[in-house]
Amino acid sequence: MDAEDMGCYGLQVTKPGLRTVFVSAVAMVDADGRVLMAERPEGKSMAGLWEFPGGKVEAGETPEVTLVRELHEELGIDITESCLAPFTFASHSYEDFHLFMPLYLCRVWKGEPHGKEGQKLKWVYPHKMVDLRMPGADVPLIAMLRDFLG
Ligand SMILES: Nc1nc2c([nH]c(=O)n2[C@H]2C[C@H](O)[C@@H](COP(=O)(O)OP(=O)(O)OP(=O)(O)O)O2)c(=O)[nH]1
Repeated sequence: MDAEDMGCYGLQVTKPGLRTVFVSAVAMVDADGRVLMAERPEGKSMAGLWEFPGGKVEAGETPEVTLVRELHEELGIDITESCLAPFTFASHSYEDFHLFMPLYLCRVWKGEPHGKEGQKLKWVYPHKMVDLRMPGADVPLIAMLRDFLG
């Protein structure tokens, strides 16, 4: 079977030379099956869009280490690497970079998440996520969360 048989019509979606940015993100799931979403603050790219907590993977970090650091810095909570279950990933071309973003699931953490950098937070049922404005990369992840969490 070739690519065309599989519904891939040779469309070039990735611009040559686009740099790939490696970001690690997490769907934190509460006891009701809701997922924690954070609003990107004013002054940042994609301000006002709702995203999964996380951030860029820095040199020398694994994506799990990035999340332990980011959740502490951004939300004031502590997680352990062993509570991060790999779930899916986004691979998406924006105008000026390509995003590669593993998404983990986490159900256990210590502390009460709060927006330490002033960002708004909300707990959202996966079937309600379509009502949120989210970055383009995140849109395909919604259906996967809905299938998995209901
Ligand atoms: N944390 C997170 N970032 C996401 C998601 N979806 C998505 O496209 N991104 C993008 C937005 C940013 O370009 C990048 C994450 O960068 P960051 O949060 O560490 O840093 P930043 O806002 O300062 O990034 P930037 O202004 O330099 O773009 O990934 C998501 O669900 N969660």
